[in-house]
Amino acid sequence: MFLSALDMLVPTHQSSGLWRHPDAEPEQYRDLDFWVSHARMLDEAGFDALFLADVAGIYDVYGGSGAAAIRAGMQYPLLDPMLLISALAAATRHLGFGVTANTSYESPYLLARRFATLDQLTGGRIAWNIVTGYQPGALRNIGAPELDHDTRYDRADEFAEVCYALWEGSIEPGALVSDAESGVYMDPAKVHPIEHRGEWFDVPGAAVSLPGPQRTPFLFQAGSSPRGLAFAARHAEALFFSGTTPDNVAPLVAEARRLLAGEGRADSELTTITSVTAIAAETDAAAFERYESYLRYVDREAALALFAGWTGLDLSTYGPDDVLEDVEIQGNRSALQSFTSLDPTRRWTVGDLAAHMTIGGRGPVFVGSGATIADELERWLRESGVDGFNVDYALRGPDMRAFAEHVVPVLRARGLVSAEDSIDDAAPRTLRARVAGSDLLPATHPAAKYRR
Ligand SMILES: Cc1cc2nc3c(=O)[nH]c(=O)nc-3n(C[C@H](O)[C@H](O)[C@H](O)COP(=O)(O)O)c2cc1C
Repeated sequence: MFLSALDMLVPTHQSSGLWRHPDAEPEQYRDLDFWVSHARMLDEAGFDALFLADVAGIYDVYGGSGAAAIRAGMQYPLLDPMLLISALAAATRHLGFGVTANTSYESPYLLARRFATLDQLTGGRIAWNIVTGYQPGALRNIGAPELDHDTRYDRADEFAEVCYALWEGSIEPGALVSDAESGVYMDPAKVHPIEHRGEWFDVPGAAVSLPGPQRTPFLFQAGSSPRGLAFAARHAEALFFSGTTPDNVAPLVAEARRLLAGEGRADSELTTITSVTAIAAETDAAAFERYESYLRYVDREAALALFAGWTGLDLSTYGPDDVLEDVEIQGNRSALQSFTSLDPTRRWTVGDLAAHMTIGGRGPVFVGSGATIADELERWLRESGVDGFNVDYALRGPDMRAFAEHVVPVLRARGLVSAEDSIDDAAPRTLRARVAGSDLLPATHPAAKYRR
């Protein structure tokens, strides 16, 4: 099964108020030594990837200002994850790195260059988490157009095509000659302008950076609105969900697989993953004791500020007994549907939402020994149909180390995490080879048509 660690370069990721816990180290998000040792720990434990989320704005919807989020360190302040990767790649051998980059804020030409550089420097262990953004404030700061939800995905489709042309078709694999005798380093006949003219982008020239071993980085995506799933079915190789129960996620998995087939892509070309938060310890009792200690520090207002920022709904104007409705929003539709249309058996109030969100955000929280948590993970695999998990934490260092120490060995003993991944001297592979068995995208992926 696929195992990634979900994180963000922030004092508080999804467990609000926990930075005040005595075992929290709220400054570690800006400490390079911490990240290096953390990445080594994940690598040695056998995680497939570290998934770094990113946004470009403050969560400023709650109460019409960013005050609640800023006060609580709720995904603020936030450092740029892309700048962390080279250091982590140098310290690890097998771990992949999923980095979020937003098609509404970036230039496809420059972003393609940065990912080509990272694919080179990581030996093909980089993934791009493609997002379209849900924060109008971020768009305004960048001077990017404020488009509606589905149009952002239309623009993202073209953004991705430009990147594919640059990675797959602009510099032919045989272009690097490096022949001292003839004096030819690169063969100019094998470097091609992409001559892209589109609705959103005009990119006439050739790529400036040599693509890495994967050419197109491994592709993550995590939007599960109908338009988000259509985008994923076309582009994604790993699709990330978040839902409160397996029943909540199962229809999304089934719909993604149906759309994938409609795109002419094989089932094996997509790995589906859902978010979980795990609080593990030697015994169930010890884990529950830690969980109880976490509950003393949670901050419901900060959790609501996060959800308000995701969806655009100002939850400060709601009472705790108000029921969440499936209204049309321009923000993060997956987040709202988890607590409305995907959970028809339950009517979530704002108070319920706040209680659920304070630890781990949208997904479930598993508390217990390695065996207890492994049982829950196995149940989710069976009932939701996902292929793996994105593991989140309440306290970054302690919970992720506890997962590696208590849960991974049980998963390995049950044959769910491959033993080979933990062997330090196994030959390094690209992330795509590790997950899908090949360095390059298959011929059925839309990027393949640019290949020469
Ligand atoms: C595990 C996970 C990680 C995500 N990370 C980010 C992120 O880093 N930045 C971002 O803007 N959106 C992130 N999202 C949100 C989605 O990618 C997507 O933008 C959101 O679900 C809205 O899309 P939708 O309306 O199509 O569902 C994440 C979602 C999930 C489930």
